[in-house]
This record gives sequence, structure tokens and C-alpha cells, in this order.
Amino acid sequence: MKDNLEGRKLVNQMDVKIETRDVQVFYGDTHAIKDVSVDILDKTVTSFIGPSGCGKSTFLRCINRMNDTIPSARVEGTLLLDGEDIYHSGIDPVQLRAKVGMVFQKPNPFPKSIYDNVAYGPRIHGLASTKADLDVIVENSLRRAALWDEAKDRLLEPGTGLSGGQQQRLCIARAVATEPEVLLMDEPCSALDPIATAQVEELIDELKQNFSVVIVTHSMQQAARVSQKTAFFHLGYLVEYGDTDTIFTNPVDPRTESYITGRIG
Ligand SMILES: Nc1ncnc2c1ncn2[C@@H]1O[C@H](COP(=O)(O)OP(=O)(O)OP(=O)(O)O)[C@@H](O)[C@H]1O
Repeated sequence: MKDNLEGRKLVNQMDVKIETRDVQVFYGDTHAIKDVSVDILDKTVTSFIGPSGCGKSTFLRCINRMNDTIPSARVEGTLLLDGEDIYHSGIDPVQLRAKVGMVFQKPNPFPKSIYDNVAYGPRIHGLASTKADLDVIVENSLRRAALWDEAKDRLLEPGTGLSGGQQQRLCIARAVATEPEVLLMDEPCSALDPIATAQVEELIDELKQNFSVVIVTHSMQQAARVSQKTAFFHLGYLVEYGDTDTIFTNPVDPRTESYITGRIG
């Protein structure tokens, strides 16, 4: 089976944020990602869709080296961020993860105050020299995550005391506080109700002005609503990658068509 050609199509190189070539991921003997080559654009929302177990999360986790934390995982191939090899031995994964932030399926605030959740990254990366600077970063991050109005009078209360949707926006504020360039979101709305989901989707739309956003989603409606580019994965292969409108209305590969019409998955 061949990997997708669309992903290799030459797009304006200036717009490419993440470039991957022939990426393979193994968990022990399981070959979970096969020959994935794709150009992910800056200031764009890209959705990863596909049936359960097709490798969406595994591939997402390659982009900030989260698979490093899984002992059986092995990544091969090339992954470049702004042309730089993120698997080069000189790259510090902690610094990389400040540049490539991540939001998980279940909101996972630290058992700390709302303020300290957001201040955590800037503190460890030395982004603020004074308390006043840190206050500004915290406020701006909460504003970007559309949480400031709800949180400003309770900054010293525990983050875990917020509602599920607010906790997820807190996690987004925490991720953007280190001024990342890429934001990875692994099913960020799956634990949220429809209202909180709509708020997070609105936020994703705003975040794309500053970041390259990559979102794994099981909801094709969500992919269609939030993303400009969509990548369809099946059995570890990237089958098709292109404009979201085209993927959903006029897919090239019959496997994509089967998935979007509900025949596989
Ligand atoms: N930590 C792990 N150890 C071993 N195998 C794993 C691990 N994580 C994922 N896998 C396997 O790798 C393959 C891809 O899994 P992955 O979670 O990336 O798929 P997915 O498309 O994100 O699935 P889902 O939509 O169900 O979350 C599956 O066969 C899965 O069982």
C-alpha cells in the first residue's frame, strides 16, 4: 500500500510548520505507523481522523516526542519542525514540548491553583523575570483560552474545582502560556458537553491565528467544523490528506469514502 501523494504535494514551503517523511512507529513488534509523510501547515487547523486504533494518537505524539515516554515505542523516519530535526540527539524534549504544546482527552489540571497551573510552564522555562511579568502571562493565557472572565476572581482556588469545560480551557491556557508554536490536541472535547465543546471549538478557531493546531477527533462533524486540512488514517497508513472540504465531499481514496459515509470504523 502506498502512502498518500497529496501529503507530498508541494505546498508553499514558507507555510509548512511540520514536515514528516516516511515515519514509522513500532510498539515492540506492532507496526503502528507506516510510511507517514505529510506537510502540516502553520496557522492552520489540521484534523486527524480515522477508525479506532488506526494510529492517530500515536502519530500526534511523535510531533512532541511524547512517545519517548513509552518504553516499547520506537520512532523511525524524519520529523522536522521549521526544518529542524526534532529527533536529533541535541534536541531537549522538554524544550520541544514548550514549543509544541499538548492538550489531552481528559482535562488534567495540576492539583494547584488556577494561577499556578498557568504559571507552571513559564516558571520552569524562565519566561518571566518578575511577579508582574508572570501575572501578565497568566492573564493573557487565560484570556486566549477564553477563561479569564470566569477565573479572574478565583485565581488562587484549585484548578480542579472548575467545571470540566473550564478545566479543559485551563489546560489550553496552560499549554499556550509557554508561547508554543504548535498545539496538539488529542480528542480535546470527548469529555465535554455540547456547550463546552462549542466553546473549545470556537477557541480552536481563534488559536489558529497564532499557532499550527493539530487535533485528533472521532467526530467528523467536529473535523468539518474546525479544520481546514484533514488527514485520514487507516491501519497505520495516512490514506488521504487534503482540504477538509474535499476530504468530506470528494475524497479520492475509496477507504476515505467508506469511512466518511460510515461503512468502516
Ligand atoms: N502504549 C502502547 N503500547 C502498545 N501498543 C500501543 C500503545 N499505544 C497504542 N498502541 C497500538 O498502536 C495502534 C495505534 O493506536 P493509537 O492509540 O495511536 O490509535 P488511535 O487511532 O489514536 O485510536 P483511538 O481512536 O482508539 O484513540 C493500536 O494498534 C494500538 O493498540
